[in-house]
Amino acid sequence: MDLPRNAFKAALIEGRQQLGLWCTLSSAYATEVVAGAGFDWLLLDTEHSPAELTTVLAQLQAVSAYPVSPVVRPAANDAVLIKRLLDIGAQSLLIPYVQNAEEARAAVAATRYPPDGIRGVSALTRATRFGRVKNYAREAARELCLLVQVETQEALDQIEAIAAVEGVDGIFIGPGDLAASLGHVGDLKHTRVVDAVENAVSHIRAAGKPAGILTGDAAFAKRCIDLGTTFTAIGVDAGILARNLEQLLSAFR
Ligand SMILES: O=C(O)C(=O)C[C@H](O)[C@@H](O)CO
Repeated sequence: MDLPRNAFKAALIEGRQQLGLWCTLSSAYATEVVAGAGFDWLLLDTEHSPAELTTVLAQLQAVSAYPVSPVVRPAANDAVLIKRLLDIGAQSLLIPYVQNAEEARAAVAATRYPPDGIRGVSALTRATRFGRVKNYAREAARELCLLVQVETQEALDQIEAIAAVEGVDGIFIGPGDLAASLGHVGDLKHTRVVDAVENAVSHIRAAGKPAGILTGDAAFAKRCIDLGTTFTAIGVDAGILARNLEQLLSAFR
């Protein structure tokens, strides 16, 4: 069989807006519920969620029946975590806390087989469909999408250098950690935070890479899209569930 095509990567290359949902509920069943909602991509988070490798495997299997692209966030920029996620079939990864070009290069190397990188080889993984994908080792990189996350002032200062790293397919701004780095933890609406996010989107676009963001504020999401974000996550499953449950109950109490 042929290497599965990465529709999310193709959309980013073509500049087609991808609306996403952050998934932290860490359940294949919950992920299947949201997979049919019509989003373009789902972020399966393992950095700030209890999801383990087997959870992500079940989530990937659950979404495979739906026209939505999974993007998996490892808990850290770690070659072993990245290898294991690639082996279970993740083709798009969002690497948290990338501070400079060197760390971006390390992330890229973790996704490539030698001589281009350091990914360990196994021919019998879900990624290779258990040995059925023709020429997997030689072709895998073509359909991998590597997104790196900038979330500190130091990283913002390095956007051009990070964007220039070959193999980086997009740059995501983490507004929560960025706010903390700027001294405004929890205050995502602070003007310094909003300005920093907006400037970062413009810099990423000027550097020729797709830009991404997560915000549950619909007006700000639209503003980011206007500024040029191509992969825009507009909510978090746990937050949507919690707030809607509270709203439902408040109509009766
Ligand atoms: O810094 C951020 O913002 C992010 O990285 C996204 C958060 O981690 C996400 O978990 C918000 O719920």
